[in-house]
Amino acid sequence: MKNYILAINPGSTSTKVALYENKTEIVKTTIDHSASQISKYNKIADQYDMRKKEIIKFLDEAKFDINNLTAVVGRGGLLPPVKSGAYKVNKKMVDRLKNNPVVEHASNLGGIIAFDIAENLNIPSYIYDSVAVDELEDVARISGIKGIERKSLSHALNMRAVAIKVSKELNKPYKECNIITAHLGGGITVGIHKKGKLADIVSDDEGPFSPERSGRIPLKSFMELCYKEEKSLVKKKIRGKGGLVSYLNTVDLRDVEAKISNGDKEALVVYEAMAYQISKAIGELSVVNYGDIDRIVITGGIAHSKKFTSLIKERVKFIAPVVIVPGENELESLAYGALRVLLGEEEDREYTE
Ligand SMILES: Nc1ncnc2c1ncn2[C@@H]1O[C@H](COP(=O)(O)OP(=O)(O)O)[C@@H](O)[C@H]1O
Ligand SMILES: CCCC(=O)OP(=O)(O)O
Repeated sequence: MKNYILAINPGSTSTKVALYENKTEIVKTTIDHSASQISKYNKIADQYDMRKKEIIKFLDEAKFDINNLTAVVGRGGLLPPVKSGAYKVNKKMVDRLKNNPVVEHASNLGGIIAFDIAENLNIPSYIYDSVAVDELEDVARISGIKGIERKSLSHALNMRAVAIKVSKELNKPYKECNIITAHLGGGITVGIHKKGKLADIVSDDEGPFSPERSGRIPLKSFMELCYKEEKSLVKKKIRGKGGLVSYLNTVDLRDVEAKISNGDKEALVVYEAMAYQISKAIGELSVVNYGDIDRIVITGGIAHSKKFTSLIKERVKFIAPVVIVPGENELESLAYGALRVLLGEEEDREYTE
């Protein structure tokens, strides 16, 4: 039986979208949204109509009759904590994502657009391995200030997909593996999968800086900054204008590597510091399972750089063998997840919050 699945992954400046016939990708694209197009909207959720139109245009251009779709799946957003796997999108979820998301984030649009397209066609829509997947152990939730709980907001979709892939290569069920994954993109999350559960994470809120995010910064200095500057500016400094871009004016690691080749000493130390901080996060998570780790996996766009991954590998290989899985397969992970549900191989959940 042919299942046609539309997978949607909204990012801050683009919407990645692909059409699958069962496991085969038929067509895929990245729709870029200019800064002027995006800046018209006060809230991320308000962009859904504009992005949906672009997706419909993409299907038209691919000469695909939308009425043939079997399901739509979107990258899941900033909901209250959810389990891993598939959730059917319902009105309650859409309302939460539109009107009261835990945090404003482009992925909130995934569920909203998927629902909107699917409802008109009377077919199901899903989110899969949302950024809000929360499998933290209780001990990992304590922050150090009563009333502030550590949150599990992460690149769960790609991290779980690569951890499952590596477990297959080990010929061991994911549920029996202990794997640390470092997703290195514009944002960074390092996570530990302990016997098939994302038991703890170190994200670019609390750990290493990333191309566009500050990561953990000294608390007292940060507190002073908060008193000195407006909230929106501080927010931009930690997400969007933090990390590599704050030091070197680029979010592109390839630019940084070019600067280093041209003898730029500051670029070199910042580059090494990013690898150093990522390695520290991996070390930190290795103790979650008392050092018993099957593999460390480095993934995301940055994992294309052998020069960069080597810096990390040298520091962490004493913990476990290091595997490099460059890039991310988020669209494929979304589509395959939805397909497993359609084929009855996996159950979807009902969102009730
Ligand atoms: N071949 C490469 N060598 C070094 N860095 C790369 C390469 N390809 C992509 N990157 C870097 O990966 C980062 C983006 O990763 P990506 O996973 O695409 O992030 P996102 O999906 O968050 O935009 C950028 O810093 C980019 O420069
Ligand atoms: C909110 C955690 C996931 C995340 O930061 O995703 P992006 O890097 O895609 O913004």
